[in-house]
Amino acid sequence: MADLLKPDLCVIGAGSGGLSVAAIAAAFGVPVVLVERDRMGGDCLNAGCVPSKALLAAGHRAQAIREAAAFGIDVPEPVVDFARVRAHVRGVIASIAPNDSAERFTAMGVKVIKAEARFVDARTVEAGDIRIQARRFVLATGSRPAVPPIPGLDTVPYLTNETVFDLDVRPRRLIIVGGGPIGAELGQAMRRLGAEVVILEAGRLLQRDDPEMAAVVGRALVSEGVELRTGVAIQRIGGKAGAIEVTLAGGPGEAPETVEGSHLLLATGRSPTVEGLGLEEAGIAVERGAIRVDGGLRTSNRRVYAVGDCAGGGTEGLRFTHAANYHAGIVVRRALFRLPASVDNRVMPRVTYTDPELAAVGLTEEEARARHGSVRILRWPVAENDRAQAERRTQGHVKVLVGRGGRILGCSIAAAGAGDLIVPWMLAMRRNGTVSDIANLVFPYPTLSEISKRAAVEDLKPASRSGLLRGLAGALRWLG
Ligand SMILES: Cc1cc2nc3c(=O)[nH]c(=O)nc-3n(C[C@H](O)[C@H](O)[C@H](O)COP(=O)(O)OP(=O)(O)OC[C@H]3O[C@@H](n4cnc5c(N)ncnc54)[C@H](O)[C@@H]3O)c2cc1C
Ligand SMILES: NC(=O)c1ccc[n+]([C@@H]2O[C@H](COP(=O)([O-])OP(=O)(O)OC[C@H]3O[C@@H](n4cnc5c(N)ncnc54)[C@H](O)[C@@H]3O)[C@@H](O)[C@H]2O)c1
Repeated sequence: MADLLKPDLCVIGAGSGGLSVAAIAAAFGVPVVLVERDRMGGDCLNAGCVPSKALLAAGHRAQAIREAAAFGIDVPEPVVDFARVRAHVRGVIASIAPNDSAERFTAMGVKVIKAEARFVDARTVEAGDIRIQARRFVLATGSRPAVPPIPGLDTVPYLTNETVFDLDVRPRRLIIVGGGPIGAELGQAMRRLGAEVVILEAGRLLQRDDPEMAAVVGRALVSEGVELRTGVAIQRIGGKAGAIEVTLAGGPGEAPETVEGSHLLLATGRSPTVEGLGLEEAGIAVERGAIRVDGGLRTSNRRVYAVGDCAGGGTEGLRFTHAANYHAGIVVRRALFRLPASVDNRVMPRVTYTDPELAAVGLTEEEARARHGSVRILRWPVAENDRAQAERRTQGHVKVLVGRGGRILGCSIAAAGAGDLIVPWMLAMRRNGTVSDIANLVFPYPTLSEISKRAAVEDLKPASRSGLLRGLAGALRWLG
């Protein structure tokens, strides 16, 4: 006979979203059961954000050594020991893992069950030999790599984010299919660590971003030797381990072309994890491959919510750890405190951690023009910033989209540390602020953050050319 648990809350999946829900609920003394079938911490800790940023950090270090001569420091080309790079990546995961561990959550009062969970009916989940009938359930089952139907793909070994961080030998030549955030970040990391890298992208690099801003990252990748092939059509994949061949369709009247590589990495998007969960038995609808949710993240079963990568409802394209954490707060407010809370993605930041980083919040130029008609655009180049010159990190610019009354509609920054530089713009937008809110702030000198102020001050330039104001200044000068 299976054990029966009757907690207030049962969370399925211990990744970013599930852990946040469980931690917040437990902090309020709510009885919580958390079910995880694999590793605590989910994708972000084990095969996503953390290892990718650790690998990028190793690549950035190698690149900094290569660029040292410009500072008057001569060093030979760095020697990369890939097994030790992997050990560094594992070490970073290991140092963060205790925060997400079953021990820590058990100490918080959460009952952690290691098993695969599935609904057996609308109000019961089975996890191993335990049955759970909770007042509310939260699905936080994440996503997995989407595998495109390319002929021949099933005949060759390929890497995904789930396996690429386990490599202990540097790929000689890495073919990456997909030029989204994963392709761009891992492409740059691998190139900086000494691999030849070719990115094959059907559309353009970082398609979800403003093309003008994505182009800054594209130029940086190309300047470092990444072969960036956009607008390609992959016909088939063949060859064998160590000698992969990707055949690209030629243009009109052109013969197909073969791209050769030692390794193949798929970075072609993510599919929400919805299989094997007994969703049908529980009356939980799936829409466009994700769990259908309303604005408050409730599924078609009123006892069940969905957060993070597995949730649909317009959250596609915003599959981030910080989005999953944000969802967690909404679900706790709704499910436990019955407060009205709903998802508002207007100020959800999007950051790609290449060098330069690309950060954005709000609308892109295309979206702003479609919604608001006339839009003012403010730009400021990083190269005009004193600190950037001192550090020799002058790539990129700020682009701000301004609507009526100076309202900030969107901001995008391509620069070193752009993910941090975007925060004041987020705060201003969250408060329905205007560009003057940024222009009137005193920024510390010399910091890169001043590029935001300089972009915002551009909005005041028309006033400095106004005949009336110039006349007034002249008259006051005359008065002594
Ligand atoms: C290479 C890469 C780099 C990334 N970098 C960033 C970044 O820099 N910044 C950022 O914000 N985001 C980044 N992301 C995205 C981020 O990792 C995800 O958005 C985030 O992990 C989503 O959290 P989640 O809780 O929805 O899912 P996950 O973290 O995937 O957790 C889901 C968990 O549910 C478990 N599970 C699934 N089904 C069941 C079941 N039936 N029973 C029990 N357990 C189950 C899984 O085992 C898993 O542990 C990156 C992703 C990748 C792949
Ligand atoms: N810094 C971050 O926050 C970060 C980093 C990595 C991943 N992520 C998350 O993970 C998600 C997945 O990242 P991703 O880069 O895999 O997905 P993505 O959907 O952003 O990009 C996938 C790319 O692959 C291309 N593609 C698909 N099939 C192809 C084919 N057959 N041939 C050539 N190109 C093809 C698409 O055109 C697209 O540009 C992101 O959307 C994001 O939510 C976030």
